[in-house]
Amino acid sequence: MIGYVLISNLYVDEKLFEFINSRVLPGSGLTRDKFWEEFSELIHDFIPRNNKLLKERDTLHQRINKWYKENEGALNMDAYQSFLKEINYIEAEVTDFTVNTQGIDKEIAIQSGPQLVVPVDNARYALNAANARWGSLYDALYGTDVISEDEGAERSNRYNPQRGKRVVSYAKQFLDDIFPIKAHSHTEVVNYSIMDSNLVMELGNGESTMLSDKAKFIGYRGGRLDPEAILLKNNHIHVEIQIDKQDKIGSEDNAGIKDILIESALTTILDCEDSVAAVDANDKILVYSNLLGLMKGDLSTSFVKGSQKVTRTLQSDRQYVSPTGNEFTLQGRSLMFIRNVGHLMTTNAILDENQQEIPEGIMDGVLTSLIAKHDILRNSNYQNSREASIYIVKPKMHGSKEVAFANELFNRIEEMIDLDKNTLKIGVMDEERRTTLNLKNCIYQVRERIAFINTGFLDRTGDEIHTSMELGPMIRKNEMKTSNWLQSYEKSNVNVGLATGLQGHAQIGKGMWAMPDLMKDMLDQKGNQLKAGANTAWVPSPIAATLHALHYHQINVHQVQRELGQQYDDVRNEILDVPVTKTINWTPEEIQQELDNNAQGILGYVVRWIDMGIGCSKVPDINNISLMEDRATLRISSQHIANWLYHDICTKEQVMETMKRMARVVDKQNSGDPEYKPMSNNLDVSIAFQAACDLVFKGVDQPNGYTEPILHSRRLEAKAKIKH
Ligand SMILES: CC(=O)SCCNC(=O)CCNC(=O)[C@H](O)C(C)(C)COP(=O)(O)OP(=O)(O)OC[C@H]1O[C@@H](n2cnc3c(N)ncnc32)[C@H](O)[C@@H]1OP(=O)(O)O
Ligand SMILES: O=CC(=O)O
Ligand SMILES: [Mg+2]
Repeated sequence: MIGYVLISNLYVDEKLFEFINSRVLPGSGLTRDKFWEEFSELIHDFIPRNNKLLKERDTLHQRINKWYKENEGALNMDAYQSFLKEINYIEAEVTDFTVNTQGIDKEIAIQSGPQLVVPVDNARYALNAANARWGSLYDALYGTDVISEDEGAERSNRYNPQRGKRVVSYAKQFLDDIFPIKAHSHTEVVNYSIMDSNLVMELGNGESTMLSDKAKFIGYRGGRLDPEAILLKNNHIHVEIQIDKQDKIGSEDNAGIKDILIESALTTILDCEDSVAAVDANDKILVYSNLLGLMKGDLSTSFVKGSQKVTRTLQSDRQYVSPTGNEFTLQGRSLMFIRNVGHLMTTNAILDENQQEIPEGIMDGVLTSLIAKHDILRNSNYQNSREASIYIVKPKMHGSKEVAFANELFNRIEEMIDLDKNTLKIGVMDEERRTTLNLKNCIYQVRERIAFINTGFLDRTGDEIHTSMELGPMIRKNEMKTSNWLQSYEKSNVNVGLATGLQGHAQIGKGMWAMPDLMKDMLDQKGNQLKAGANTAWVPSPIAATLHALHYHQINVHQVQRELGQQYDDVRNEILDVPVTKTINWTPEEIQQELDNNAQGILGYVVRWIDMGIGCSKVPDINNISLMEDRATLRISSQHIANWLYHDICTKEQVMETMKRMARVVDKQNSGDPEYKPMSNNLDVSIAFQAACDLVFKGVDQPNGYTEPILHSRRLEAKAKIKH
């Protein structure tokens, strides 16, 4: 096989082989021969089981399709549930238990805060994400729509003092709300200093005062009489007031405050899955080498921003002195998790002895664990897990057998690469219907290593549509967000998480804010995820992390979880309330609008995936609101059109006309990008356009409605075309 090395019954891409031998294995405590031999054994042992689980997904889907066909009309819930139990789609529930994960970092066990997700194939973004533990509140407010632009407060290229004033007033109101001064305001403070272990604030009227809750002052940097930083703590998370009377902003402020730093992304998910486009060994090497750089602490990237060359590396920890004079540090970086791919896809980076691709999830499991072992061995100047744990998020698992499979894979990886048992922690995405319905059983399978559950409501919506494709036409995409099944799924996830004792052991997480430019709306709405019991929730950018962190100061999640823990509602019937429309009464305009919106999103995302290899993009919808699109949102849009086509809500011709018209719209949106290749004047040869059409017209037949089989094969085709 040209381009492959034959070793221990495996054909390994020669560049991947070289990368692992020369960059990953040295310093890992493993020898080359033993590694390849045992990796091969592991792969061969796990492939048949992986395949069997995938087959079971298909069998269940066929049986559900058949049942829907035989039971037309309104769903009889009792009959439906009995059937789902009979085929073991709804599993017999395990008896009550609580999880016992040990060696969990405090960002998970004690603190609550935002979780940032980042495509790890982009080193500039990945480093930025790792460093997003601390973010400037002034920058986050100034640069976003949280501060309105009326009355001369517009965002412009030059600093707008009017806008700056609003930023400062917003930020000081936050200080007053969370760190109040009795009967006074931080706006009145002209000097902060430390006296007798207390933070003393001198006011403009000459009086001196202290925080209402003195214990919230926990440290400083600089002199006691002229500190450069004041460290405050609330709900286990931190805020740093930065003082510099010479600074451009500080010199304008009564107390010399130049910024307020917010402890922001407590955790970050380095994503190897739905936000990256990794289809071959070269792509996987980029993913793995960025991960390695983050785990060994030597990742660095240079780029030009504005007119300046910037070199980005990992941030150091932050130094402080306690009120009583003891030095201490706080973690300067986000605690990093790694999201592996799921059980579905195979990779051509490694082939078995029959030259068949091996499951990508198995390769990810072994190689990302091996890479993260460098952190456990402290081969980095920057420690990630102080508890010597490796956090792996496992997406798109269906039901408890698939979770048990992941658990056994993790056991075997630990043995193989010499890690203590349960070093590998698992984050279980609750994003497939079979996992939602059997979440307790799923958690049971990983009760010694679970570090999070998370409602990936985007994938979950795609699965909802695909699973019940036969039943009828789905409600409109935007209505899904408020539908019964989705609300109940969110509720049930928290119920089960609390009942199985995740508090103090694992996060109960909620999903992504997918409108990266609408930060005011995020501030207004995303606190509701905490009120619903989550102690972390996903954000798309560092700025969103800083703003979302404010919610964790306003809402005491521990208390919310304690209160919710007393209640347990059985919402299974509601979860099974499939979102098919009760009556078809959409106007032709509404149908066209739905198609336009979905088609625009699909094409806007897919064209960058296929032609440029970009796995996560900001794409405008038909109302010109930029949306974060990744493979999960693509799964929804493509399954939605496929469902409407299947049920004759629209015709094939209408969808094709829509796709062609939207291709022109997307081309226009990208016309400023010199790298962009227009689709509309080349529809017959545009691989991106073909991929988008396949996703829709072949959507009914895609396994669980997933987009990766078509995306991968079309991207490989596009890459081959570029090469020749
Ligand atoms: C359903 C699911 O699975 S959700 C999980 C998958 N989704 C994700 O991971 C979303 C991650 N987010 C992103 O990829 C990006 O934010 C996008 C694609 C949505 C928008 O990207 P852009 O259009 O480039 O954003 P924008 O121009 O507003 O901001 C760019 C700046 O923000 C930073 N940034 C944006 N997103 C991130 C991020 N997730 N992590 C770190 N930095 C980020 C960039 O580094 C850049 O700053 P720099 O110039 O200092 O390097
Ligand atoms: O992975 C997240 C999702 O919503 O899907
Ligand atoms: Mg997902």
